[in-house]
Amino acid sequence: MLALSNLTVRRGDCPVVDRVTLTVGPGEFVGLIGPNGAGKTTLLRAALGFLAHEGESSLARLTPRERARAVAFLPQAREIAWPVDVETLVALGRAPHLGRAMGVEDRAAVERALQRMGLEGYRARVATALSGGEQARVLIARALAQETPLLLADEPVAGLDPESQIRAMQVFQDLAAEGRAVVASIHDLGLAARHCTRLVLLARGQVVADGPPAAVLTAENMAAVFGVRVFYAETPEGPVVQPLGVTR
Ligand SMILES: Nc1ncnc2c1ncn2[C@@H]1O[C@H](COP(=O)(O)OP(=O)(O)OP(=O)(O)O)[C@@H](O)[C@H]1O
Repeated sequence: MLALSNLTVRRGDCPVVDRVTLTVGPGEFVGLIGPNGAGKTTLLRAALGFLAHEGESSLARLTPRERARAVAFLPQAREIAWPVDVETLVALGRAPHLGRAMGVEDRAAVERALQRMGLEGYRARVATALSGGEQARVLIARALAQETPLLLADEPVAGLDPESQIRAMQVFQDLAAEGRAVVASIHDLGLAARHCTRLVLLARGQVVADGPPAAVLTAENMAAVFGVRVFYAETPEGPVVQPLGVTR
């Protein structure tokens, strides 16, 4: 669903994404983790073909319409420009599939997205009059309504309350379980460990670890890349990860 080969993005002389090679297949929920400035946003945008790059991305080769049917993108900035109602905003996710007007299947996709995000009661609300976290959930719903095989999301759960964070992570897990794929940048290591099938750890634009959460969230990686000491325990409810202190 996504194949990156030696993807490199330079800012001036400096590579901020540096020879990233990565393949993501059906059933994977990949958490892209790494410190501020590691290159997560740049990697996602270059993978989509939005930024000049060296190397290859399978998505960058597609025409805009093909790409909009292959991948939904949830950017970090959550800007809602127009005071439209929630249902109308979520329906914009159907744009890549539309003929002349919304059909039965488009309306069903909008309903599924509203339901997945628990937004049925919000459909008539003016999107710009919602709280920041509510707007974030609406924008996730718009991306879900696109019903693409792949979802790329840049910090989708930042700013959400704990229940909404867990619910959103469960939605992404469900998409993966249904045979789609999700790649999401995420700063909350606990959520990433518990919900992602795989973590990719980025440092200075390079992939320094890639694998199951337990194999990536090692004490050595956490100290070397994030500069933190981390408590890690396997519990009956999954891994628990808590940064405890700084190491440098
Ligand atoms: N338009 C730009 N011009 C120059 N440098 C940029 C530009 N955009 C990003 N950078 C630099 O590229 C590096 C990677 O930035 P990026 O936004 O991809 O990091 P990130 O991992 O998403 O960080 P964060 O966790 O803070 O969102 C940073 O050093 C940043 O300063």
